[in-house]
Amino acid sequence: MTDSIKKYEQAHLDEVVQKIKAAETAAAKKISKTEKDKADINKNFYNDVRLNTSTYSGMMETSVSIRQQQQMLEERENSWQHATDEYAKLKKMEDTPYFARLDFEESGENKAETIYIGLGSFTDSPDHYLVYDWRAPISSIYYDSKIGNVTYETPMGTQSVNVTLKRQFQIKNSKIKTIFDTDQVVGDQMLLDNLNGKSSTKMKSIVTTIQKEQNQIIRDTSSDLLFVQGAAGSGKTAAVLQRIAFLLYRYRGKLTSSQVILFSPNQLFNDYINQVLPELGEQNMVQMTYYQYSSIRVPHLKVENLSQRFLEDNSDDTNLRNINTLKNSLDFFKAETVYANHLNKEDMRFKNIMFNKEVFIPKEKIAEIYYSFNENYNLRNRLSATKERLIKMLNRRVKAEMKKKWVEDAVQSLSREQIQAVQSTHPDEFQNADKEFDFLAKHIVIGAFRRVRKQIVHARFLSINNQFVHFLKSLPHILDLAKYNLNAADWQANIEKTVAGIKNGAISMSDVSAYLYLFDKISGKRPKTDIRYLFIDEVQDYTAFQMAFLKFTFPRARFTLLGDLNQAIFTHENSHHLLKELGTMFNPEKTNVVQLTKSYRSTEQITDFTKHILGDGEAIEAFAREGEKPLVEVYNDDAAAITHLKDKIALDQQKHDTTTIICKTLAECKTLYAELQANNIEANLIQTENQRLLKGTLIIPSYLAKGLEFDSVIMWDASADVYSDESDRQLVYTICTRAMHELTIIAKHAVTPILDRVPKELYIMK
Ligand SMILES: Nc1ncnc2c1ncn2[C@@H]1O[C@H](COP(=O)(O)OP(=O)(O)OP(=O)(O)O)[C@@H](O)[C@H]1O
Repeated sequence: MTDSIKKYEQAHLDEVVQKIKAAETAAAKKISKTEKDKADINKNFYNDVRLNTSTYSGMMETSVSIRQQQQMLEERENSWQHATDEYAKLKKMEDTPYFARLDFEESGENKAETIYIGLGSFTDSPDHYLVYDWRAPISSIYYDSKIGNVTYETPMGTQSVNVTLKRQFQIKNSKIKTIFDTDQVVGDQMLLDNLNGKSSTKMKSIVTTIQKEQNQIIRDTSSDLLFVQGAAGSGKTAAVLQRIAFLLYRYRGKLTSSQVILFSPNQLFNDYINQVLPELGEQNMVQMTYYQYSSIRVPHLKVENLSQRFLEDNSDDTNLRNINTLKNSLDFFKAETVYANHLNKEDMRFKNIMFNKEVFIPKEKIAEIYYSFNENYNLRNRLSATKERLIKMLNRRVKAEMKKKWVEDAVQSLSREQIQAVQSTHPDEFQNADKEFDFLAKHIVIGAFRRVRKQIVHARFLSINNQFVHFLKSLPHILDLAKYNLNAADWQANIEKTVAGIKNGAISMSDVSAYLYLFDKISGKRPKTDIRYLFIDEVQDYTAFQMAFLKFTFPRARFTLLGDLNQAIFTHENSHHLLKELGTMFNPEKTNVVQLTKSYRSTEQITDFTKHILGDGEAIEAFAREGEKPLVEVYNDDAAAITHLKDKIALDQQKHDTTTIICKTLAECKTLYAELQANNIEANLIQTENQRLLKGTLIIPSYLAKGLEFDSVIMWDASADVYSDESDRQLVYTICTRAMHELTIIAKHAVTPILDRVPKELYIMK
């Protein structure tokens, strides 16, 4: 890049920064002015308000005048907020106002235009843009196209332009560090610079180097289902966060962050990504794990956590695996829907409504009422009609109850103050003592019936536990168990296990969705129609049942699902059916399946190694970033393995790399942690997803490392007897693909046969 260009661009940058600073000064003035106005209004409140409460019109006037003062305060408050936000935005911009420049001519016009692109837009007068937001329609050229004639989409339709220059900048503290002119889509040099950086406990924004295929995901506005299948490290998570920011910008005024929900694989991951969006200037959306979502909804039951689920899914019990395959399937969801619909005719389970430890309305009576409505009723209005009838029954019972002995006793024991308080609610004098007694008795009965009323209003007479068990028992009549290699006895045994669990206040992950779905169906819970966009990261670990349930719960949401079918550590091979099953849930014309094959996280050497762990046919392309070949080390005794581990950690520390040791299970992590402590090696053990990712050496179980990345990864105890089975292949792949710069695999006696597929020249064996 010639000096004159650099000089020219720095002068332009200086000019923009100057204008940003001028805007900052204006915003700061506005902030102090509105602050002063607010203080004045508060100070003069009682001087300015005309207080007159002696006449009706005086009171009206007073209230109007108070309202006016309040409105003035609110207006100042809004302007203050606006100016403060503006000021914060400008402050952020001042450091790095933009990262790219585009020169182009609009078709048919001979006028050359130059625009600069940054994290947000900046104008010095209305419609005079000094910087365009990266999400503006015109900015997509920067991500999508090379030099020459290109088209881009706008809300008004397709536009064409002739691009004559694409320039990228690296700017820090308002100074240009580097400039690249590129005829490429997004120059590799800038990407390489970004990827060479060290890992951090927080994910970074990729705005400046979004790749063309990622941009298509980010800017998709037409699909109901956008399914992104992407290799490990291909930027699925990074792209989806940019997509959220894009959608909030594109539909600003119509879409707010509270209408967006992101399901993430675990809470550690939530913590990892929570700085990406604020960095983009967006408020965070609702973000949770499926476990959190289901746990909140069944506070009386403890839902199986990640660690328990991992152990169960990886157990050798084929019967249990078959049961889970069935419970996780779309067939099971459909069977439950059939079952729920049939409850419109019969088999609804009820509990007695109790009062003072006695049956007040027997369950048989409730059933009679419930089924007295004609067949046009659905479960929701059948339930509300039943509630209405029960409330009427309750009201009719007040008179009869007033005659009971306990009521007489209660009236007798009322204190003088209590009697006076009740009487004061009666407008006239009582005609006689009987009338007075009736009034007090009625008051007492209605008070006591409040508990019954609550049981009715909250539908506590439904018996979700019994109903769920009844559904499980009915299943063999709805669905052919043999299709899942199960027989009636297997199924019965599993029902008993579920019942025992619920009695102990626990429920498995595979049962909880079915339990909630049935509950929602029978209680007629309204779906959540306010959520417009739903995102799921690591969707390969979701079951078809969960997906169908989410679709039922969020019927108006557009779904963006990201995953890697090769990293299914819970659903294993079944994950490959997920896409097929999803295909039946969404309109195929509004479904877009995008594949990302280029992996950005790891060095070329690591990506070449990891892709061979999978089948040969996997189309995974490495990004050309050089590093060492992965190391595979096999030791015959534990002490030697630990000594080597110690050396490796020390070496990484010298290079300022963070080392993360990934073991298969939590139990193995704990054993290793104890051994490291005994050898005076400092490390942080991540045991649960509620912890934070700390700097320094980490030890983490495989299922919690999902979605994360680290400078140097050590796969600990990759021995043949720990990863013995074909079913561990996806897990090994997931672990190894967490490494950005270095990968070391340590085994005892013999390394897992899962690595047999990897050509010897792709790693160093020690
Ligand atoms: N366009 C890009 N520019 C800069 N960095 C990128 C880009 N795309 C991806 N990356 C980086 O590559 C790494 C992997 O990205 P990300 O975690 O989004 O991948 P993923 O597909 O979700 O991976 P996994 O499925 O393994 O969890 C991150 O460090 C991300 O910042």
